[in-house]
Amino acid sequence: MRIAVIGTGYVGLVSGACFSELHNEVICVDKDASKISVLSRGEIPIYEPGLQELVIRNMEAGRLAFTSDLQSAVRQSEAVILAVGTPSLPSGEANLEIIEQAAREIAAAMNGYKLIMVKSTVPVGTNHRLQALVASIAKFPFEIVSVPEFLREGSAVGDTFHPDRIVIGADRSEAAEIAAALHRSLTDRIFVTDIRSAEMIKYASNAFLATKISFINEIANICEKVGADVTKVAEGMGYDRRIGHSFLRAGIGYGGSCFPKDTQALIQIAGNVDYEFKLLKSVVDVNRDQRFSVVHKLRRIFGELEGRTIAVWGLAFKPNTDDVRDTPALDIVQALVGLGANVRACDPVALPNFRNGFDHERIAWCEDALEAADGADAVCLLTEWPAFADVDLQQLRQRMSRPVLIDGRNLFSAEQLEHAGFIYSSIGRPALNRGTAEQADDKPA
Ligand SMILES: NC(=O)C1=CN([C@@H]2O[C@H](COP(=O)(O)OP(=O)(O)OC[C@H]3O[C@@H](n4cnc5c(N)ncnc54)[C@H](O)[C@@H]3O)[C@@H](O)[C@H]2O)C=CC1
Ligand SMILES: O=C(O)[C@H]1O[C@H](OP(=O)(O)OP(=O)(O)OC[C@H]2O[C@@H](n3ccc(=O)[nH]c3=O)[C@H](O)[C@@H]2O)[C@H](O)[C@@H](O)[C@@H]1O
Repeated sequence: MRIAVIGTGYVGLVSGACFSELHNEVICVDKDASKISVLSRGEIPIYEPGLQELVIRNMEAGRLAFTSDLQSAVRQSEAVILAVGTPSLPSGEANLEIIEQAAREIAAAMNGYKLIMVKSTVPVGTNHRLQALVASIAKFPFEIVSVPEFLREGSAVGDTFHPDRIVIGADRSEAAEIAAALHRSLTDRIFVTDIRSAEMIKYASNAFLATKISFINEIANICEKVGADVTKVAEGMGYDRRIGHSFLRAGIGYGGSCFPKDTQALIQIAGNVDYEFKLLKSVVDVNRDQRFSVVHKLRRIFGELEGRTIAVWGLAFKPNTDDVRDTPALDIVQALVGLGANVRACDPVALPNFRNGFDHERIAWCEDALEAADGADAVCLLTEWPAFADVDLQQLRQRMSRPVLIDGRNLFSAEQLEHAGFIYSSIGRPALNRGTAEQADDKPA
């Protein structure tokens, strides 16, 4: 099939590469000409493991191309995948201007029947509104199906080739069948439903996963007070197949371009029909508070943070990505700077993106974990990059002023750190030695 993919963010780029690998002819379109010139050289503007090899292989095979000419891409294609952004408005509601504009451009470009597959995450009812919008412009028949995307950043390629399920929302079974045929070699689990239910499945899935995270974070906070270990609690819970192990890692909460945006949008979707989504509002509140747990732990040890030097390990919202959209690290670094601390920050790939969004004279940008730890009173680990787990603890201790490590992602074990002479605090796990200001000051490295 000949496919035009509109938008080369994570979803557009990974879908385009995947469908070309499945021997379709794909043209990816972006209105950002600089992105297109980077992509046309076989370079990838985002850090996503495995994506560059996939893109280059399919470009070389002549199945994948990039352009900023939407009209010609749509004209050459039978199907169009819409994968542009749907960011939040200040109210939390999804901003649909970008997708509506893209739909208008597709409608104006049409030269015959097109199947439009919408992968962007859109509020319930949006696909029907897009249908009316395209119909008001297009001179040719078309159909819109909702095909929500469930990939995760950092494992986007694997998730796309091995999806848990494909959801297709369609008004007509013939349109659903064309979309299903395109995905059939990826999985047998293709769930076809109506458009509104498909739109809701996407929001409900993200909201449910966010709920699991806030739930386990609250359990972690209670574990700290009652002397239980949340990693053991989550493991023990997860053996119940009705609960499962996934998304029960306690930490500093969720971030990224989707959970924060989509939970807010679902609260608004409910609010628009006079329903107060109380549970999800609490999930969001818990997540906001959880980000500051590492700051509270530092203050419990040091009291005031003014003049203290804090190393921050990890700026991306999760490992294996350079995405810093709504990363917990931003709130935490801003809080530390606001409290008068000097910050020494590092991240294996996300530092330039983070620094573009926030800089301050009291932040030193460092090459790696040990450089960030130089002369620090404490290390705060915010992203569980595997490289951080491999740091030599004796070298680390020697380079720090005080051997304090606050582990916001439970990457290390208390035994390991305390054996190496650290005052160690993690999320929801008992510390053998909680540490106080005096101990930290008495215990220079
Ligand atoms: N990032 C992720 O991991 C996932 C995102 N989603 C959803 O997918 C959608 C896209 O998200 P991302 O891939 O992160 O996108 P993004 O926001 O990073 O990129 C979208 C791209 O679309 C381009 N664009 C906008 N209007 C255009 C137009 N009229 N013509 C051509 N190009 C245009 C922009 O220049 C931009 O490069 C959102 O609705 C998001 O919620 C869903 C699942 C996973
Ligand atoms: O709609 C989207 O964009 C995507 O949002 C998430 O994917 P993503 O945000 O890329 O990454 P996740 O692995 O879900 O992690 C999200 C956040 O939750 C945090 N998290 C995750 C799992 C966990 O147990 N604990 C936890 O704190 C991560 O650190 C990260 O900050 C969903 O997992 C995808 O299915 C969905 O397609």
